[in-house]
Amino acid sequence: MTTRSSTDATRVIPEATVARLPVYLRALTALADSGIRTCSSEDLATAAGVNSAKLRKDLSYLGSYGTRGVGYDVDYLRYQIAREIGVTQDWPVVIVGIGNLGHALANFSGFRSRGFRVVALLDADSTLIGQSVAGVAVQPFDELEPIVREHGVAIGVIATPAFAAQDVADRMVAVGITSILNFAPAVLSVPDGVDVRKVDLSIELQILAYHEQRKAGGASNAPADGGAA
Ligand SMILES: NC(=O)c1ccc[n+]([C@@H]2O[C@H](COP(=O)([O-])OP(=O)(O)OC[C@H]3O[C@@H](n4cnc5c(N)ncnc54)[C@H](O)[C@@H]3O)[C@@H](O)[C@H]2O)c1
Repeated sequence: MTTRSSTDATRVIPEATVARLPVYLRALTALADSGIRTCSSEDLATAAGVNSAKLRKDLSYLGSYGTRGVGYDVDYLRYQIAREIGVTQDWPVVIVGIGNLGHALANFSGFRSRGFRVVALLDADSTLIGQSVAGVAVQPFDELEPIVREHGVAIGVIATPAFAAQDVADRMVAVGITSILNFAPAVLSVPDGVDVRKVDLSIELQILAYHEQRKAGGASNAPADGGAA
């Protein structure tokens, strides 16, 4: 799958590269914070935890090749990547479902520092309405439409129980949200043109558990189907 670049509609960047750009951005920010002005592709690859050939290929999609013998200008590359991802602009975001996870997300300072401004916290539970979380008052979910219109919200976060997630997604799409970050353990169905990213920490843990089991020489080393790959 590919993603169309935001800065040049004719240029297409592979989805896997798009997924690594925020990692490069974070690594470059750490380098800049420690006063480093230029870096080699090897330095940046190490900081980002990828191999340097992959990094050079990824950056070539941005038209960024570095300077032979000097490497990459850290600030300029940060700017290029931030522009490509779209985080040089401010993105208003709404969070729906202000329970345990919604509270944690609302309190996460990393959104704002990366250009994501939480403009509204919405919940269906009337007992939560008016409560302040991270300085933002929880509002009724029914207010979604005017909030999206007022702030030009394109990105919505779902932190409701699984049973409510599809309905929340449908309402988001109906009012014009075109990107959804879904934390609920539910597979969402959305129309073409709407992007959904799913975050599931328990799946990540299960993948680690699988590798732990293999390290320990557990059952997954001996396929139950008689050895077929
Ligand atoms: N992806 C992850 O890694 C991860 C981690 C933790 C929890 N979760 C998931 O996140 C979700 C929230 O977990 P939690 O512990 O915060 O739950 P919670 O019960 O504390 O909070 C859920 C909130 O959603 C609200 N809600 C329910 N239906 C709604 C609707 N139709 N519209 C608007 N709001 C609605 C509830 O009133 C409640 O405040 C769950 O689906 C859980 O499985 C995912």
